[in-house]
Amino acid sequence: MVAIAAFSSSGRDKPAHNPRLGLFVYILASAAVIGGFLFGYDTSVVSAAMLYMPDAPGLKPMDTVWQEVLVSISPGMAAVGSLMSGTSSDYIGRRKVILGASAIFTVGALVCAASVNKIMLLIGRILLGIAIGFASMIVPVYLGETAPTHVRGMLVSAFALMISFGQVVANVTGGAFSYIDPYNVGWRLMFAFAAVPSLIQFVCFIFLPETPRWLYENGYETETREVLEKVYNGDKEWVEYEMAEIIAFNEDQQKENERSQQSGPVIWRILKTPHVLKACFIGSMLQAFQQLAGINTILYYTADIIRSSGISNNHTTIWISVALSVCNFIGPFIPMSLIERVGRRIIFLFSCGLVVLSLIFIGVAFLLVNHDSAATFPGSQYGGNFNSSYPDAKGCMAYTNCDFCVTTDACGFCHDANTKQGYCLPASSDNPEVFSSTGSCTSANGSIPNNFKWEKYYCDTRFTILPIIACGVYLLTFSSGFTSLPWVLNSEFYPMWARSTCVSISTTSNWVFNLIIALTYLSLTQVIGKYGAFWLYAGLTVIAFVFILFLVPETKGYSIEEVEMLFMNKKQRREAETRRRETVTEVRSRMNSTVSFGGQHVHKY
Ligand SMILES: O[C@H]1[C@H](O)[C@@H](O)[C@H](O)[C@@H](O)[C@H]1O
Repeated sequence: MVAIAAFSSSGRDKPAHNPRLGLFVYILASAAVIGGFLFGYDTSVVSAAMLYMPDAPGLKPMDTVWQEVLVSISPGMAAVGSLMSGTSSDYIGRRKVILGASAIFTVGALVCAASVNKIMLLIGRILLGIAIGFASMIVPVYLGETAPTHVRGMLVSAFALMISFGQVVANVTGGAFSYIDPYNVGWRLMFAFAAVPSLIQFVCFIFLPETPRWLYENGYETETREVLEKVYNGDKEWVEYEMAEIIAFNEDQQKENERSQQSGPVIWRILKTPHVLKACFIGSMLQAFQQLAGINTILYYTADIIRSSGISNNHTTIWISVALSVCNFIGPFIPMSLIERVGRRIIFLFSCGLVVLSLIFIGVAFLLVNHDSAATFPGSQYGGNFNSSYPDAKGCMAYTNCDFCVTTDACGFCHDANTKQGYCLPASSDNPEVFSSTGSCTSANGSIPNNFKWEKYYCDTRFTILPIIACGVYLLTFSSGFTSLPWVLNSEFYPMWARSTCVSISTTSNWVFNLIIALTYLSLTQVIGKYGAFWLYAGLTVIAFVFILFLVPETKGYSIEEVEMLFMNKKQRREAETRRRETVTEVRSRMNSTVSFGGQHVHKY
């Protein structure tokens, strides 16, 4: 870990008092964090909608490939969207990208809601994906560049809090709309609902300003000052200080570019600037680790975990999901309220350590369920009514207990209601939740003969409820730091010229790992069991802990222009400081001789 004394770019002393926040900052932050809400809402609502869409008129038949495509196309397109948003936000500005994201989101939500067939739904999901990709990259940048230093971490944490809030609301609306003709109307309302906040964000951003840093960088000095006046609530001392910081930093960068004859695409410059490359690597790894801790496995498969504890009613499943997502929503209040007092590192390390413990707990819970679940009969006892030539019959028969059996989509457990011991059989293709396709749980005159019972998802054990409790604990610990910190740190790590490109790279890393984890979870559970999967995530999170401990600097209290220095080695820092001092002297003399800085910068915005 590195630590530097706060170094002001302009050489001015930071005002001794904190600026008083005015209504403007609250309006601006509230409108921006709607982007987080849309991100959370969209990633979660699809699970509730998916309970009904496969049987909805116009959409059925919907096989599992279609279902998987419709669910994962949004995170996939979000990865593309976040990658594209870096360059566009440099060219057209942060504000216009937010406007674009909310407009695309509104259209995407309405297209999904009005879908008359699968293709139309797919187009809607693609639009939603692109929009949340844009929003997830640009909102933290927008807040980071606009917020006063002393509340920057808190405001970007509010963005992460809103992701979790969006997920809770998605579950609640999913539950509520599932009572309104869910196959025809309910699932449409679930999508349409999101068009309202996105429209509100769009309207707000017609009136909200561009970030002061982008404005100055692009030659709008008067407008920069106007925005700072509003952000700092007319506090002259702070406005002058921030203005001087932005100017000095900007000039310093220009000088540095001239000196090193840097030109060409930003990505090329990043590759040739070791400390920025290092920051970008660390930022991207933090986003990857966030996903490798398995958060979205828990969120996407909540319904399966609940079902495997014996709850078969869709409504009850949705309401328990709501309770779990509330655990995910409570946690982010901790970083939001403490981040500016105790700093980023402590909160991050604390949450990361607790996540390791709760992942181990989830693994133990699944292991106990597995060990306590009833054994299957040996193959020789499968009996005359079992035909091993049925699809999946041999594969299912190979499982040794109920838990292994029901974890596999194609199989279910047919057991003697008294002894609990049973057969692992392939599920019927017409009615998988009710019958097996062959063996003792096939339908005979519409019901299962003898004393047998068919369970597609559930094993009766003494520990069946434990995984749900463990998931609740995990969500609380994860959301008390891991949810927010990768977003906060990435909004602070980079110098202006590299910020949007690096944030877009790290955000893409978040989405790509999100997709990898979601797509591999089921196969992973087949190979190493559910407990194995969570212990693997625990192992990866231990690596994350060590990574944070040794490589992530504390950014609390540094202005966004200063943070870059934390990634430099001693020599680079000395050079940068000398260069900045020279710039400071120039800027100071100009500040003493002129009222406005850099008169050539006055442009119409
Ligand atoms: O920070 C967020 C948050 O933790 C969400 O719950 C999760 O779905 C996202 O993938 C993550 O980036």
